[in-house]
Amino acid sequence: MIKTINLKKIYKNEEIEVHALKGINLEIKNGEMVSILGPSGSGKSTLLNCLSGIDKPTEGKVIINDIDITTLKDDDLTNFRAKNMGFIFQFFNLIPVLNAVENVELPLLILGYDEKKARELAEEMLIEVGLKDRMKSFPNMLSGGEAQRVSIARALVTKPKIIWADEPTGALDTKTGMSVMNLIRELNEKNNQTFVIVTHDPRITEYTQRILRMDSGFLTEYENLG
Ligand SMILES: Nc1ncnc2c1ncn2[C@@H]1O[C@H](COP(=O)(O)OP(=O)(O)OP(=O)(O)O)[C@@H](O)[C@H]1O
Repeated sequence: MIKTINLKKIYKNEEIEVHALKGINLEIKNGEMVSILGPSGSGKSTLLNCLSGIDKPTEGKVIINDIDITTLKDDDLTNFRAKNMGFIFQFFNLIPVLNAVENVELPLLILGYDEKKARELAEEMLIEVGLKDRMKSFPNMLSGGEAQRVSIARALVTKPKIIWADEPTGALDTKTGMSVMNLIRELNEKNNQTFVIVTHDPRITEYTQRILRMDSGFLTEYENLG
């Protein structure tokens, strides 16, 4: 379970204060696939960054499976994230000098898996996302849809409980974007992992079980858990 209590984020610089999150209370069940929808500047990325521990909220709690991650020390938080979370980004964030299988095995090597096991799991994961024939391709040789599949494989290879995705189809054409969303939904149904997807595109929400709608730092639409 992911839960926030009165989550607030204020960005301050010399001249202005931006109240990006104005007291967010939400719950997301394990295994759920939800979208966070809202216009540009409404606070979606800020919310995702606070939920995933990339950024610290100014006030409030983020509780993930009974742990308030806002109280963890940096090292413990890094560890917690590596073990429990995967990330999918709009522009894939693949490492250009590594080929597909090397990109996917990297998180496993960081977690201390031996090289043979890491390679085996990375290959299995690339097969699962339909890229059996692209194992040795470098990112600049891949289409946008293929690159996003590699980044999905990289996010999922450690079997994290939660996968955060920030505009995962934002850099893809409509057809490729929909096929990436179909893949994400398939993986969600198969592995019972939680997916939280930030988007400004209402079509993406059709793939998710629940919509959390943001506007001006508030959660304006929030269907309660059944
Ligand atoms: N590092 C920062 N410093 C100051 N203000 C920021 C910072 N990051 C975001 N903001 C402001 O906080 C508000 C929320 O931004 P955020 O990026 O969370 O919105 P968003 O809904 O994800 O937008 P988009 O869809 O355009 O990515 C905006 O007004 C933005 O200008």
